[in-house]
Amino acid sequence: MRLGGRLAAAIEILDDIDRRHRPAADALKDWGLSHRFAGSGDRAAIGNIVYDALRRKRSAGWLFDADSSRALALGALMLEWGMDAAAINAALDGDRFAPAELSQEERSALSGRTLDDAPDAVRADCPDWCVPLVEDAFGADWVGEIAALAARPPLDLRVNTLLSTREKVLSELEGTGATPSVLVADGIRIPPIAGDGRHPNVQAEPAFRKGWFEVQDEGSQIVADLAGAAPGMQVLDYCAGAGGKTLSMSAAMDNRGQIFAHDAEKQRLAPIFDRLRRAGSRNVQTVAGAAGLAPLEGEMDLVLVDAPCTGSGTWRRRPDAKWRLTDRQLDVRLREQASILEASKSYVKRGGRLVYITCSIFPQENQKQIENFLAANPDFSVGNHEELWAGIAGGQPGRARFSGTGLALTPAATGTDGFFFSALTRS
Ligand SMILES: C[S@@+](CC[C@H](N)C(=O)[O-])C[C@H]1O[C@@H](n2cnc3c(N)ncnc32)[C@H](O)[C@@H]1O
Repeated sequence: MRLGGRLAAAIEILDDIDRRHRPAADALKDWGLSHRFAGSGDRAAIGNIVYDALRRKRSAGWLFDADSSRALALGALMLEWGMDAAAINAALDGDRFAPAELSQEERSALSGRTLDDAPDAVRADCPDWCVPLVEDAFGADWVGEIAALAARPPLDLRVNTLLSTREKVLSELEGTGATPSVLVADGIRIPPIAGDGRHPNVQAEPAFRKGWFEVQDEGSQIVADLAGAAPGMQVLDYCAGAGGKTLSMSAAMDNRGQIFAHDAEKQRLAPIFDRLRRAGSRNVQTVAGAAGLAPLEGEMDLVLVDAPCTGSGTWRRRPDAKWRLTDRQLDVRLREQASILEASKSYVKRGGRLVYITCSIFPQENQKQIENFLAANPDFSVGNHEELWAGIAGGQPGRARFSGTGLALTPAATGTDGFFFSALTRS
């Protein structure tokens, strides 16, 4: 397919996402199933246009003074692919599968507008209702911080030190652009792709099948490291889900001690069994329901709460979620988080740690949850996050944003997804 056909497909998929309020990944998958002739390069390029259009939705809409799928897809080419109107029209010319070339009307809209004149929320590609929340989070830096959440993300890997080393994995991935991560000792980064490129399919690599590495955002690796799981500890991963943090901690514990992986929704744990086997993790057992948890009461050195959240820190990877999120959903998450913190605290032994993590940038889900928890639980106190940070990333470029109750990672500050981390000690 030429660019025109890819652009037409991207517009069709954006229409589908908009009309049916469905996740981008589902719409792309369905399109692929009904267009089997499209090769993997075409699918990757179409996916890039769709995701770029969703990341830069407000900027593209501003440039074209329209919010149609066509405007968003064309805007993506201009904002992220470095094409101007003339280059787009030249690429569409003579392609019978292409959408219409840019009209005179579209060209005059473009010539009269630049992003420099756009309102802050447009330049940041931020939903209006989130502006007060992100102003609260980042103060005067909010536009830059939220704009960084609209950029293409890198592909991050975590080397599984139970089975391999960073040097060995880097050598297996030679030619993919993989380099050592800056902020974590066992991380590898493949930079963001440009234009119609695509990241290598690392999960097809023999090294992946041998369990030498996992795909995990560097921010997620950092917060798992900061949790401080160490060999011999008793650890409860209270919201273990598919086990991303469980696997990190199992490697940090060198398979010694015990991790109890729990999730309120048992089926969420399903992928963990294969992942543990592949990774050679032998110190993890899953626990379900109150009966499984009861013996752990007051016994844990570390309870990790990787809480369900709005996911606003992952908007680079899931830009469609940004536009679907509502203040009602935020309220539901806030209630869940408060009740999970309350429910999980009793498993922490005296002197043990309760670690609270979200992949959200909103203070309500982060600092404010911890402030409320501390006010109601005077037997818990906040750890020294500057010291924890120095222990894993001291002296490295890219600095976390510290608050009285924890630290935050963001694309602008640390080059990672957005995360909040807070460690509390039980006296
Ligand atoms: C952010 S995800 C966990 C991601 C996982 N820790 C990882 O690193 O791959 C949050 C998880 O919390 C679970 N959850 C939601 N409510 C819960 C509750 N009341 N108690 C325990 N887990 C809960 C969800 O099912 C979901 O799997």
